[in-house]
Amino acid sequence: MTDFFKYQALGNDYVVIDPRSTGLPVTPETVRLVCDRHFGIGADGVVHGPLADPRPGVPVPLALFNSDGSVCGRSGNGLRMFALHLADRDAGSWATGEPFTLRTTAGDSPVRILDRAAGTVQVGLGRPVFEAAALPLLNEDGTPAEGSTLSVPLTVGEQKLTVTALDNGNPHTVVPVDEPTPELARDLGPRIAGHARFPHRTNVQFLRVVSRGVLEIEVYERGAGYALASGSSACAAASAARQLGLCDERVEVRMPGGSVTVTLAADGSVTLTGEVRQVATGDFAPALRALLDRTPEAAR
Ligand SMILES: N[C@H](CCC[C@H](N)C(=O)O)C(=O)O
Repeated sequence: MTDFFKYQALGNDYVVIDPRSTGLPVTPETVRLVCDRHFGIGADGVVHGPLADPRPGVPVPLALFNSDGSVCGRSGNGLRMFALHLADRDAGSWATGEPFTLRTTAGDSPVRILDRAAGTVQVGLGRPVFEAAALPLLNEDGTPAEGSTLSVPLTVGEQKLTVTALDNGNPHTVVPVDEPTPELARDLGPRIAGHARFPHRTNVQFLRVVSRGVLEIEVYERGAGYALASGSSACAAASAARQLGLCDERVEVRMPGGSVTVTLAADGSVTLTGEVRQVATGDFAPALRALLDRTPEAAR
């Protein structure tokens, strides 16, 4: 039995908890402790799955959590790491390079392992929605906003920004800037992520358009904070740039942890391709396992 399998995608790291190999109760409390970089394993999030026996041709259900214990509908990196985990654990069709489907609360996502040795994995995140109701987004007076979110005036403290907001299975706010920096992401990111106009919070990307083929972003993730990389964020920034006429249908998105390729089809659907690697597998020490088993939900 193995308690956990840790993966990373350009430094965005997740712990996979597989019910086939551990009976750990996965709750917001156990997720927070597992993700704690001092008292736990340390990660940006947890992938819990497969939640049903994987069968070829049948979508494989899983659950995704941010390190703060919140549930998220989609994670471009988390889904790709889980795809590699299935291939690492089973010699099924996942390992053959044939496309297969993962299912989360945000819907189905097609995945494909393009190069097992290089860890190159692709995921489809569908068509992003640039509508206020999808985020959801509120007006300054707290009433529900309506209509396009391609260009949204947003006041953050003394700053008046114009942002692009969208949903691609999770909410994103793209902020065009001259120079994305970690300092900017750590300072302004949380103030946008928790802004009153986003009742479900939002992931935040600070975007510089280097060319029509290259974007550069810094990311502050809802529920996980500053991130070296983020799959759905890279797709959100590329989708926003495309809608604003600033990039081509295939872009390299550069993040501090490395680069991914985002393809934007004519129908609006978005595909992410990049490297995923396993970091470690292991068991929780008895003292940690005792703590995990004693968290309030687990104790119920
Ligand atoms: N923090 C995000 C989920 C993780 C997204 C990111 N890790 C990715 O690769 O897409 C949210 O709460 O919507």
